[in-house]
This record gives sequence, structure tokens and C-alpha cells, in this order.
Amino acid sequence: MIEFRSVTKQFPDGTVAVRDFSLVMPSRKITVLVGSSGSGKTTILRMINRMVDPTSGSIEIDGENVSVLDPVRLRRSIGYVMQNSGLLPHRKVADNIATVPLLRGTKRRDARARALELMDTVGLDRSLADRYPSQLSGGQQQRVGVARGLAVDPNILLMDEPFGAVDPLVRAELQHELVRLQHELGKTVVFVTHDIDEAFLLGDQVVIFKPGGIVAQVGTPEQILAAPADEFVSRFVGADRGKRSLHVRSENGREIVVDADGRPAGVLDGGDHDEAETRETVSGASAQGDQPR
Ligand SMILES: Nc1ncnc2c1ncn2[C@@H]1O[C@H](COP(=O)(O)OP(=O)(O)OP(=O)(O)O)[C@@H](O)[C@H]1O
Repeated sequence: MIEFRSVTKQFPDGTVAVRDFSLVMPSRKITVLVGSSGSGKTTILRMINRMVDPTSGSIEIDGENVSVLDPVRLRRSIGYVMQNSGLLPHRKVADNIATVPLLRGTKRRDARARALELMDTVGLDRSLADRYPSQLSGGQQQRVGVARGLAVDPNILLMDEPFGAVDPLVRAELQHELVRLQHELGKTVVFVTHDIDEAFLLGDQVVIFKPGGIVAQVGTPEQILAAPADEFVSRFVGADRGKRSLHVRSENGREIVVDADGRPAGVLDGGDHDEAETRETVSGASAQGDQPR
């Protein structure tokens, strides 16, 4: 569990990025920070692994104040995945994944074996192990980034807009991969995004920020949708939602899910499936009152 207690961060130039922020981020759950640009989301993330230290207040991991922990060791024990993957261009995929284990003294052969296993975990073909990042697609690079984040088998995984730079189809694929991985691995994930649909798809707990870094609402997607705290949250979660309310249309014997503008949003699988699978098939577009999760 990660706990923020009245945390404020003021940068030396006077900018207050985070103001009196308190929150519990439960273990083995995904907490998503979503909202306006400049509201302090990245700063909050970076205070967890001490890339940034708070001006006042405290941050605890499982009851231990991070300020007493060695920043380098802390950083190497927590997975960090960022936008544009942050891969080292002159290092091969397997070496990129193994960066931190190698820094921590793991033998090269063991680190490579573990990197190959992690490629399986994140759905990357092992044949890509000896390529350089520039020889991969954007989606593949992000998967390498996730594999690298998992390489030290961290309990905590920090993800800063990890899927922000890939096209919508690949993005949906990566989101579903993360849901699958989380079922398997049960990490404590803190995930930053601008995208409310992504927040609702991934978040067990969602924190919505208003401009100025003010927390507008904290809750499960269901709680937020059922009872938005104020007008700002209503507008933020409701933007486009009506437009994207879905209905089903039959075409050539298949059931096509279309939005209010008639654009196809997905296909309902006619085979044996349960309701959850059906939701999976149509996810990527949000049905009013029926969020894919
Ligand atoms: N090193 C720094 N020095 C001064 N101000 C900073 C520094 N880092 C961030 N800030 C400022 O702090 C505020 C919060 O920034 P932060 O990156 O945490 O917001 P964010 O919510 O992640 O934004 P975005 O969604 O655009 O990435 C912004 O006004 C930003 O300009």
C-alpha cells in the first residue's frame, strides 16, 4: 500500500505542483490519476520513487516513509514505464529489458534468460530480442518498456502515460494486455493518463484532478459514474459519452455494435461466450451506464 499524507510539492521556481494531497493507493490494485494537464500527476508519481522529494507531508510504502530509503535502491526496486518507452537506442531489446538487473549485478546470462521470459509475459516474440528499439513498432517498443518495468519483479509499477503515443488500435491492445497481466501478476500499479476511458477501463480506483491540482473526486469507476462529485466531474466523464452511446445492428447475420453516429464500434461474438467476453469485444467504446472494465 502506498499512502500520501498531506503532500505538497513546490519547485524552486515557486511553482506549486501538488498541494496538500492525501490518498491511499491499495496494494495489488490499479490506481489511475487522470485529469487536466499540469495538475501534478507526474509529480505525484515521481515522489513515490523519490525522483522528486516533497516539500512537506509524507509518503509511505507499506508503512515505511520513503524519505528514509536510499533513492537509488528505491528507484531500482520499483518499475517505471513512461511514454515513448524511454528505451536506450544503442542497446538491443534484451539488454534494454535487463538494464536494472544488470546494474544490480545479475549475471549477464541469467539477466538475458529472464529478459526472454519477460518478452513472453508481455507478448513479444523472442526473435525480437536482438533488435534495436528503432527496429520495432511503437506498440512493440511500449511492450519492451513494460517488460523492463517488470524486470526487477517489483511490487510497485509506476506508469506515466505509457500508451499515450501509440495509435488507438494498438493502444486498446496494450490496455487489454495490461488488464490480463494485472490478473496474473497482481502488482500495485499507479497509472497516469489524460484519457478518462482508459482510466475507467484500467482503474480499480480513479482519481480525477481539476486544474490547479485539486482532487475533484476519488472512487471506483462505478462510483464516479453513478454520482459525479460536481459539475466538473460530470462534464469530464460525460464528454462525448452521449454521442458514443451504443446500440446493436444486424448486418450479414452478424451483430455489429454502432455508436449514435452509426460508426461501427465492434462486433458481438455469436459463439459461446459469457457476458464479460461480450463486453471485452465491444470495449474501446463506452456504453452509457455499462462501462467495460
Ligand atoms: N522541475 C520543475 N520545476 C518547476 N516546475 C515544474 C517542474 N516539474 C513540473 N513542474 C510544474 O508543475 C506542475 C505539475 O506538473 P506535472 O508534470 O506533475 O503535471 P501533470 O498533471 O503530469 O501534467 P501533464 O498531464 O501535462 O503531463 C506544472 O505546472 C509543471 O509546469
